Parts: sequence; C-alpha cells; structure tokens
Amino acid sequence: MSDILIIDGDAAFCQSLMAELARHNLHAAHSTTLSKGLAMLHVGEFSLVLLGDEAGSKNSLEFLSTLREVPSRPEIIVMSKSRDPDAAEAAIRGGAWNFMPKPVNTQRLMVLAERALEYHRERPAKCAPVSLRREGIVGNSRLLNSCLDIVAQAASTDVNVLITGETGTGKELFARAIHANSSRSGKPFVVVDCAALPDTLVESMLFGHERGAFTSAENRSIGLVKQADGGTLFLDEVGELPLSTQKVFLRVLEGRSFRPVGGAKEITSNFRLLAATNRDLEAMVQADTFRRDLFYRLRGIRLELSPLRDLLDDLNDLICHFVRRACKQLNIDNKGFSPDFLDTLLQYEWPGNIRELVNALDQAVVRAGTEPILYPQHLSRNIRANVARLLVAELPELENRTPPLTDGEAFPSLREYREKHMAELETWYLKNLMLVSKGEITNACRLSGLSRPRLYALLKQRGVERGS
Ligand SMILES: Nc1ncnc2c1ncn2[C@@H]1O[C@H](COP(=O)(O)OP(=O)(O)OP(=O)(O)O)[C@@H](O)[C@H]1O
Repeated sequence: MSDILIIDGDAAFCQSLMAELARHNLHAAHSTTLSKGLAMLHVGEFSLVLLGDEAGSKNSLEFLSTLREVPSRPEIIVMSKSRDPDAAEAAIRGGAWNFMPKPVNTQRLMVLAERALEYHRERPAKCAPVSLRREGIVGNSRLLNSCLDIVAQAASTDVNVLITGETGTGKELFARAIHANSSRSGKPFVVVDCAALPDTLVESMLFGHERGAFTSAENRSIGLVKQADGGTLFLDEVGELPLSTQKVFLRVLEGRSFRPVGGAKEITSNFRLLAATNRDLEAMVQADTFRRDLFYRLRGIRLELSPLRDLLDDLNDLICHFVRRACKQLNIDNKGFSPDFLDTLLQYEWPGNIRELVNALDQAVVRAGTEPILYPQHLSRNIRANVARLLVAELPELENRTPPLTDGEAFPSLREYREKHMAELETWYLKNLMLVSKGEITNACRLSGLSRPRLYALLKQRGVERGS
C-alpha cells in the first residue's frame, strides 16, 4: 500500500521521485492530472501528497483545500517552479505542510517527506487543547505541545508553578500564557525581576513601605506583592533572590500576608505564584544557596522548556512567524527564504534560543533590504562562522580512514568508491549514534533528525544493533 501520492504533470519526474522514495523504503503512487489524483485520494489511504505544478490546466494551489479534505486528511508538500515568495506563502497559508522550489533537492525532500509522514501518524496526539489561548506561542512540535498541555493544566488550578529553561526559551511568555488562560486573567500579572532587585530596597519593593519608613520614602508605596492582589505574581530569575529575602518570602507564601516596611499592620494579598529560573535550583539547594523549603513550595507544577536546538521541528514555523512580523514592523512586503537559509539555521546551536533567533531574523530582514528572498548571506557572520566550524568539526577524518588512491590498476570507479565509503560512513555514524543515545530510539531520532522508520531501516541495512 502506498503512503504517498505524487501529483505532477511531468511523468518522468514522477517516476524518478518514486524510485528515490522507494530507495528510502517509502511507497508512492502517482498521477499526472489533478482530477485523477483526487479520485485516487478518495479510494486510497494516502498520508502525504507531493503536489507539483503543471498537473492540469488549473493552478495546483487552488486545489489545496480540496485535497486536504479527502477522508485520509493527507499532509501536502507543494513543489513548484515558482520563485515567487507570495506563492510559497500562499501554499503554507493554504494548509500545505511545506513548500519546495523546483528543481527539487531530493535529499531534502526525502527528509521532509519522512517528517511529514511521522507528523501525520502522530497528529491526533499533537493537537493542543482547543480552547487554550496561545498568547503568541508559536510551534506545533510534540515537545512544544506537551508544554502547552502543562500550561492548560496549570491554568485550571491555583497551584504554584516553577518554569525552568535556558535563557530566551520563553519562560516569561509561557508564564503570561498560564495567567491569560486562568480565572485570574482579568487581574494584574506582576513581574518581579529578582536579579534586578537592589539589595537595600528588596523588601520595600516587594512589600511596599509607609511614608517616612526610610530617608528616601517620601510617599507611601504599595509594593509588587500587593499589586498582584487577585492576579498573578511572577518571580523571574527566582534563583537570584537573596537568602534573607527567601526566608521572608516563604512566610508570605504560607499566610499570603506581610507587613510593609515601617508599617504597623499586616496586610494581605491573594496572588497566584509563578516562578522561573535558568539556574539548577536542585544544585543550589545542595549547595545551601537556595532554601529547600522554598524550593519545594515553588515546584507545585514543573514546566521545563526545551532549548531551541531541540525544537527544530518548530523552526520553520518560527522563522515564517518572525520574518512576517519583522517585515510588518518595517512596513515592507513579506519575504521568503531559501532552503539553505533554513539549513543554516537548522545547523546553528542557538545558545540564546528563541530570543537570539528573533534578533537574527530581524537583522536578516534589514540586511536583505529590497531582496524578496532571505539567503544565508543575510545572516550575521557570527552565525555563519559558527555553522562552518560545526560542519568542519563533524566531518570524519577521511584522510585517516581511507587509504590514498594511487594504484592505477585497482583505481575504483567513483560509484564503487562512493558506495563503499558511504556504507562505512553510515555504519560508523549509526554505531556512534547508538552509543550516544544509549540505544534510545526517540533520543536517537532527535539527535540525528531521522524519522523512526528511516532509522530502523538504516540500522537494519547497515547491520547495527541498538545496543552497540
Ligand atoms: N514558542 C515561542 N513562540 C514565539 N515566541 C517565543 C517562543 N518562545 C520564546 N519566544 C520569544 O522569545 C523571546 C524570549 O522569550 P522570554 O523573554 O519569555 O524568554 P525567557 O526564557 O524568559 O528568557 P530569560 O531567561 O533570558 O529571561 C521573546 O521575544 C518571546 O516572545
């Protein structure tokens, strides 16, 4: 049974694509007209359509919504000769899973096809809770959707939440989403940047002060904790809270009441607490730099945000979103991006995570000026230099591993040579992959970017054991 249907007016192109897919253990059928393709979709169980142009007189893009509504609800990858960024955008907006310019880069198409098939298999589990307001959170990968599930769960209760993740992974954005989806959404969301609280004024900023409580206290101030009354208090960078304040704060958490600096009376504040950190609080507890009792209080629900390098399935959506936003801010037409622009961003490690991506794309849009397509050259030298360095570091030391080719008699054909060394290279890669991932297939897929079926097929083909 075929999983994939190719619809393209060029029969020779369809045949060669089918052969390439078969080499990747993917079974495809094809049609050279849209009407026949549609009929095949109604009787078959296709998960993916590779939709080319010239498949009849109509513009293939006009057919997108019809194709998406056939019973198997296939994913669609559009392949087009068009160099028009509007066409690419129209395809994605029309519900295509991805867009590939022609001539098609078959290697890349194979990767996309495998990802689309995997996405289709897991789609029912992937839908974020329907009623959740995303508050600007972009992405649909399994990892991101599992975080949205926790947002939904956290929003339905008043339990404290501890959000962890590297810098720039969206901790504040997710905290705002929890608040916006909670019953407190009509009340204030108050951010306390614990890293920026001046030592001498911590307590007055948090709990307020009475007039004349200290030299510069000319007026009464109500403090951040009281401002959050009825709403949500977000302790950002909670790992930076001084130990003395941790102690006071713990008391406030227990009674939701406190005394402003210089005040005689206790006042109350009914706030919901969210806290975030990029530090390892458990290690800080071990090192006695963070109070164990406060740590246990904070982590009612844990939300761990993944670094961008683990969210590569979301990268395409994130780029489209931020490029569109940057163009809108500059009041210019939206821009497309070349496949190697995406490849460069996929290879970069993103130490500053999504915040760094946003900056990189803002700059790329400005550098591109009036050019309609973004290319790697529009990225900063820093990103390109890092990617170049990574690629070189990853290259196997071929010279050490392959004997010099000097024997005129036994000189191999390029094909023999390539097949022999590709096989060696893949075997070597897979063995290392199994070692690093400890044979854990989900982890191995994440590291290698391979889909499960493709990884299993390669392991079998190269005779590599999961436990090697
Ligand atoms: N999934 C996402 N979708 C869209 N935008 C995102 C996403 N995640 C993060 N961002 C954006 O990335 C930027 C950084 O996010 P945010 O400030 O919430 O990160 P943070 O983890 O709190 O960072 P820090 O630890 O440095 O304070 C913001 O512009 C935010 O809107």
